[in-house]
Amino acid sequence: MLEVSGLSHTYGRGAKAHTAVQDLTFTVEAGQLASIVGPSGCGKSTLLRCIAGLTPSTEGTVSLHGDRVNGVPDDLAVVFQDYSRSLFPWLSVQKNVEFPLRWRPVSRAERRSRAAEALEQVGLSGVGGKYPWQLSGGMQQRVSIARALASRPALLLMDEPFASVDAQTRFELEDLTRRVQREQGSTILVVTHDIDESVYLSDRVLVLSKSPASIVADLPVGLPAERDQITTRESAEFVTLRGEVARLLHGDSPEEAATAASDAAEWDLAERASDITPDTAETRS
Ligand SMILES: Nc1ncnc2c1ncn2[C@@H]1O[C@H](COP(=O)(O)OP(=O)(O)OP(=O)(O)O)[C@@H](O)[C@H]1O
Repeated sequence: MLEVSGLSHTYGRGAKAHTAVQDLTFTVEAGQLASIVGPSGCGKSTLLRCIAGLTPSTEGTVSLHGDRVNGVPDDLAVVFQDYSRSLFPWLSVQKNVEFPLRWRPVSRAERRSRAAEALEQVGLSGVGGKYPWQLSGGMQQRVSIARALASRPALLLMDEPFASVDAQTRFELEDLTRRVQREQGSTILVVTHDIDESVYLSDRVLVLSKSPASIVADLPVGLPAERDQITTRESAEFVTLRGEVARLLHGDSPEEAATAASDAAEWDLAERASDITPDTAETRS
């Protein structure tokens, strides 16, 4: 679905040149939910902007189902972190969701029904007549997601989509994203700086280095498709992967990170098991 090949982007020229991403190569298969995690300022947003065709690459190519990306592709949508700047306050929620469809060969009736369907998918049926500023932050971000879904994109890019909402809403939106991805078979690429989120959300985590961003590791997430904010985050697989990503971001080599994370997870499980002895069980009761 998506092929990024030898991608580099340098801002400015000469003495002021700053390379934000360097020689990135990876692919994302159709129907996959991949996340990109990396240290602050490493070049995550630059990478996403290059994939979206918003920023031209200095070197390398981006292709979406085989076609080279030179501008924003029609079948691509982006959800940004800052919902308050991406929704139009003077348009109703329904009109905001319909907005991008105005440039598509879609009738007015079809625009309306697609927007209503997308709002229903994100749990916002019935709020189409309200204005964004009449909704909570979490609801506004749901509207942004509905707007992206209404255009039925082949690839959905999300740039720190849940960074501006509270922890509880963040969990709800993570589960919403996973549900939508499974229901629609969407291909989604999420940029986040949150290690736990990258593991919980994804089928696969791409870990980036410090600036200029290069790929340090490409980790498959072997968690079951059905995930739960409490039990999944307590599972050995989750704890191991979270530790591995944290160590990679800290600068450990992939081999060191994998070994140390699996040792730590085993130790953690043994600790938890030893905590539940007949004595402690009796004390607790
Ligand atoms: N328009 C620009 N002009 C010049 N430099 C830029 C521009 N946009 C970003 N940069 C620089 O490129 C580097 C990567 O920025 P980018 O926003 O892609 O990183 P990021 O990983 O998304 O950061 P964060 O995690 O803090 O959101 C930073 O050093 C930043 O200052």
